[in-house]
Amino acid sequence: MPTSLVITAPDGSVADAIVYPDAGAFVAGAADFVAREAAEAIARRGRFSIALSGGNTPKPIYARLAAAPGLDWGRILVAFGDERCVPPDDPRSNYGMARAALLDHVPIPPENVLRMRGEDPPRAAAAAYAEELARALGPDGRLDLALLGLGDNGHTASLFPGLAALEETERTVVAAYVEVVGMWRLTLTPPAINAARRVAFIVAGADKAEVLARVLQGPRDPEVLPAQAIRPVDSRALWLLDAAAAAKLTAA
Ligand SMILES: O=C1O[C@H](COP(=O)(O)O)[C@@H](O)[C@H](O)[C@H]1O
Repeated sequence: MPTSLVITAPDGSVADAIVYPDAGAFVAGAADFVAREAAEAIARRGRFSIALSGGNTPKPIYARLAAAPGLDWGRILVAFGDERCVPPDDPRSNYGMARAALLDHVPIPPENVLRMRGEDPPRAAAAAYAEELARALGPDGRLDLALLGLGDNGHTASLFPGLAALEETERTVVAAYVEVVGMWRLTLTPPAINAARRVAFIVAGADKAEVLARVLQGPRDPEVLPAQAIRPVDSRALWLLDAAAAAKLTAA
């Protein structure tokens, strides 16, 4: 059975967490969560917009989501939280991963998939994506769900420690050269993510336990731990965790 937690950081900010007992339950729980959010948004507003996270954690979740029954993919808009500046068929591409695990297996109209163009000059690609996203999201410009990961250095999306993107207040998408990974990245900015109706992190594995405890229960320093820059404007962030990742959280 999953366990629900309410986590209060030292600065008083509050987040919700659901801890699944093992990796299988985590994958099933996260996929069910996304499917439920989609069905609810479609019932309420006629469509569902999501920014997908990249990396390795989401792969099995996307594969499971691809098999979720009853989702109206014609009413789902898929965007991305970040992209590596590589062509879409490069093994490092977040779009490529999402396509292989999810998008190639569901009846989503191609025009409902907003890909960050990692193969284009980074700054131009970021500006073009900001326009495309704004057009697709319409007047309120809000995603229904921003799905995020957590790197073992505290990064989320491609908001890495020390990046100027962490201070961004206007733009929704930026390009940044990230020294630690030696490449350009495109990323949604904190204001774009925080405006989402729902923000959910998916974090699994013992190698994330220490950083997770620092992000959720340590002193606030988003320059060092960019995931702490994520403070949804009108909801509490939800953290979907497996027991291994949650192992260093301390009980309230
Ligand atoms: O580089 C990235 O890493 C983070 C974390 O990935 P994970 O596989 O450790 O969960 C991911 O959220 C981001 O989208 C990706 O580009």
